[in-house]
Order: sequence, then C-alpha cells, then structure tokens
Amino acid sequence: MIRIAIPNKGRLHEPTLALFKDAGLPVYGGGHESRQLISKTTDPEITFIFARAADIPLYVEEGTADIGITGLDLVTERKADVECLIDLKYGSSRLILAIPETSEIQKPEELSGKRVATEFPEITKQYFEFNKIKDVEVIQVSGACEMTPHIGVAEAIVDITSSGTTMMINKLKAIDVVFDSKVFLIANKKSLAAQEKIKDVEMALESVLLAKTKRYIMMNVPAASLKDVEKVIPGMNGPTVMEVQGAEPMFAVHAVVDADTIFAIVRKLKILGARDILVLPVERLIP
Ligand SMILES: Nc1ncnc2c1ncn2[C@@H]1O[C@H](COP(=O)(O)OP(=O)(O)OP(=O)(O)O)[C@@H](O)[C@H]1O
Ligand SMILES: O=P(O)(O)OC[C@H]1O[C@H](OP(=O)(O)OP(=O)(O)O)[C@H](O)[C@@H]1O
Ligand SMILES: [Mg+2]
Repeated sequence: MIRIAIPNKGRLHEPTLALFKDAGLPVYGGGHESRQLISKTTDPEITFIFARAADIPLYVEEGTADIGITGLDLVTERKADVECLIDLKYGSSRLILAIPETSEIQKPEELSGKRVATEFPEITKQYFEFNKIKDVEVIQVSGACEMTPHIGVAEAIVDITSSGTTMMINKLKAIDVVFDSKVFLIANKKSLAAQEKIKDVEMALESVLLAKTKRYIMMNVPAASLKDVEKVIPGMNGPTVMEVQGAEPMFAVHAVVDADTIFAIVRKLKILGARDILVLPVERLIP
C-alpha cells in the first residue's frame, strides 16, 4: 500500500490530475472543491492524499506520504531530505531577485544593509550567503510579495515568476536568478527502498512523459518508393512494413517518431510518394 501526496489546489493541481489520468491512475474525486482529503484510484494498493504543494516535501520526508508531487523550490525551502525521481516537465518557474524599475540599485551586491521580502526566506538567505553579500535583512511574507518594495517594506524581493506578467505589471525588474525550479516526483527514502509499487508508478508516469515527445505515423507507400521512405522514418526499431492487398504494389508503413520531427518528415514523405499519411498521438510508451 502506498500513499501519493498531490497538490489539492494551486497551479500544480490540474496538471497533476491530468498526468495521473494519462498514466492510467485516475484520481477518483477529491480536490479542494469537494473538500475531500483522500482519494482512490484503479489500483487498490494506491491512495492519493491532497495537500498544499508547500507541505508535500515535509509529508514525504516524514513518510506520511511515500511519494509526492511538488516544486523543487518548495523542497529546497523546507530543506526536505527526499529523493527526487522524475522531472515532470510542467510547473517550471524561477525565483528572481527583483527591484523597482525606478530603483538606483543595479547589482545584487548593493543590497548589503538593505531589506529583501520573500515567501522563500531559506533559499534567499542561502543565495546571499553563497554570493557573500552580507547584512541583508530577509523579511518573510506569505503572498503578494511584488507590492512590498512599493509600500516601503523592502528594497527588493525574491519571488516566483513564470510568464513574467506580475513583475511587469508591478514595475519590477529582475537583477538575478536565485533558483530554477522544476516540478518533480519525490519519494521518501525508506519507502523507495521498501515499496516496489513506487517503481510501477514511476514507470507509468515516465511512459506518459516519453509518449508526449513521440507521434505514431502511418501511411501507404508505393513499392517503388519504399526504400526512400524507410530512410526518412527510421522509427524506434525500424518502421513496420506490411504489404497491402490492392491493385498496385503498395505497402503500409507504421513508425513511432520524435514529435518535433513530424513537420519536416511529413513533407519529405509526401514528396517521396507516400499517401494517406496519418499522424496520431501516443498515450504511453514503455521502451
Ligand atoms: N507562476 C507561478 N506562480 C506560483 N507558483 C508557480 C508558478 N509556476 C510554477 N509554480 C510552482 O508551483 C508551486 C507552488 O504551488 P502552489 O499551489 O503554492 O501555487 P499557487 O498557484 O501560487 O497557490 P496559491 O494560489 O495558494 O498561491 C511551486 O513549486 C512553484 O514553483
Ligand atoms: O510570472 P507570472 O506568471 O505572473 O506568475 C508569478 C506570480 O504568481 C504567483 O503569485 P500567486 O498568483 O500565486 O499569488 P500569491 O503571491 O498570493 O501566491 C507568484 O507569487 C507571482 O506573484
Ligand atoms: Mg502563490
């Protein structure tokens, strides 16, 4: 039996539910709207528990949850001793050191003796220590951080940015990147060694992530073009080629190819004589 901690709301909630659905482990009910705290899935040995993204590092470190999904910024801020298993490729963000556009400060070193407001005091202190910038007063706030330099609370902030819109609207400019954050599947160290089921979940999630980078391509190819077409689509172990029973000598060619090559490949195939080309998404791919 394993417990998986997933964000109950916020930016990571929806993409996490979508990922588990695609992996064949749909979360039945739950989420902040239903106020449900625990949820089941297709596998009776797996339970989901809903928690704030910021608390998940702690729950996984303590073993309340065996595995969980959250951002590396929150793992680092909580100094959680957990295993980071898979980069899930959504919810990336950066912690930025920023000052008002009108500020006279130009470089991080000039913040010595000044105040910096943040939701991430630990990472912020580590940053100034690492860069040997002394006497910076770190002020912890729990949201709306961008406002603090404009109301005299601090001279600078360290805050999350992804699209950059909030920084722009609040007339702030970045002077350094403090932390590059990605969303990870994290695991309790003891659970990882003891629970085989974690490997199954890891494989299921990895298969979804890999599938997103691939496309399944199918086409009919006249016999005379087959050799040339095979060169264009190598596939994972070479394309699958099947003879088509028809009036003219024809083959059906199927292959799994990298998604970012599709645009170029389709055009080449058409020029080489391929017909009836179909491109399909791949749901899961287990190499
Ligand atoms: N634009 C963003 N703003 C905030 N967090 C983001 C953003 N993009 C990615 N994240 C990541 O999401 C995690 C924060 O999740 P959380 O649920 O606290 O977000 P939230 O949407 O800001 O929630 P809340 O509405 O309670 O502030 C962090 O790991 C953070 O790096
Ligand atoms: O670069 P952007 O795409 O604009 O996103 C960044 C903003 O989003 C987050 O705030 P949130 O909406 O979570 O409010 P909060 O500060 O109250 O947590 C974060 O603290 C920034 O303010
Ligand atoms: Mg927030």
